[in-house]
Amino acid sequence: MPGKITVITGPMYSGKTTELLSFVEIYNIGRKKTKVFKPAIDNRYGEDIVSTHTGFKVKAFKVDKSKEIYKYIDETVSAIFIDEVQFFDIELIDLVKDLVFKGIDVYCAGLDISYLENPFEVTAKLLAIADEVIKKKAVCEKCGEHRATYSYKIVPDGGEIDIGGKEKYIAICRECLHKLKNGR
Ligand SMILES: Nc1ncnc2c1ncn2[C@@H]1O[C@H](COP(=O)(O)OP(=O)(O)O)[C@@H](O)[C@H]1O
Ligand SMILES: Cc1cn([C@H]2C[C@H](O)[C@@H](COP(=O)(O)O)O2)c(=O)[nH]c1=O
Ligand SMILES: [Zn+2]
Repeated sequence: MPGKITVITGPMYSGKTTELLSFVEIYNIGRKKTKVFKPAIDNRYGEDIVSTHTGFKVKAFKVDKSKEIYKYIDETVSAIFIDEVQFFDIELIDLVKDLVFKGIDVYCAGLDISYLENPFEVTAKLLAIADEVIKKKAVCEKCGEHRATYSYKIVPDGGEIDIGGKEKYIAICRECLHKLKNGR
């Protein structure tokens, strides 16, 4: 039987990694074999760890290229979990399709858009083929409402790909973003 593709998306701090790791726990409780992956570019929390902003951590395999994921997969693996998919190369799409066809459930978490409001291509393509999409919201750091769908950069531009956390980005709602952009 084929597996399923679940994509968890939204702005920074919306709980994407928390939700991803809660699915890992569900499989682990069921004694199903899981593997967690992250892109090598994300060096925030150490080499072989995926961590939430609250500090909950699990062991993960750090990969430079999507295809490296194959090295860690065998017929005993029930599900794989990939964090920060926006940083992967486009070949991740074919890999995900292939693994699902082989009966593995694939869970992906990642940003939908950059702070420049450009969609991240890999996330967009995964969303298009997903069986289930979970769109998360964060608390807007301007108005305090739980409706933030954007990540806003609060430091001078370090490029569209720029690893960081609260020192660089806040979560913001559409209305507050509009006000900020219009100097209000
Ligand atoms: N603006 C915010 N809105 C919601 N949660 C926030 C915010 N800032 C910090 N947090 C914390 O971040 C946690 C979510 O972290 P995480 O799952 O790593 O999010 P993501 O992977 O989407 O960046 C929340 O449980 C909360 O404790
Ligand atoms: C908006 C935005 C974010 N990034 C970086 C910053 C962080 O390292 C990750 C997102 O992490 P999270 O788990 O979703 O909090 O992405 C970036 O490089 N470019 C951006 O536009
Ligand atoms: Zn707001």
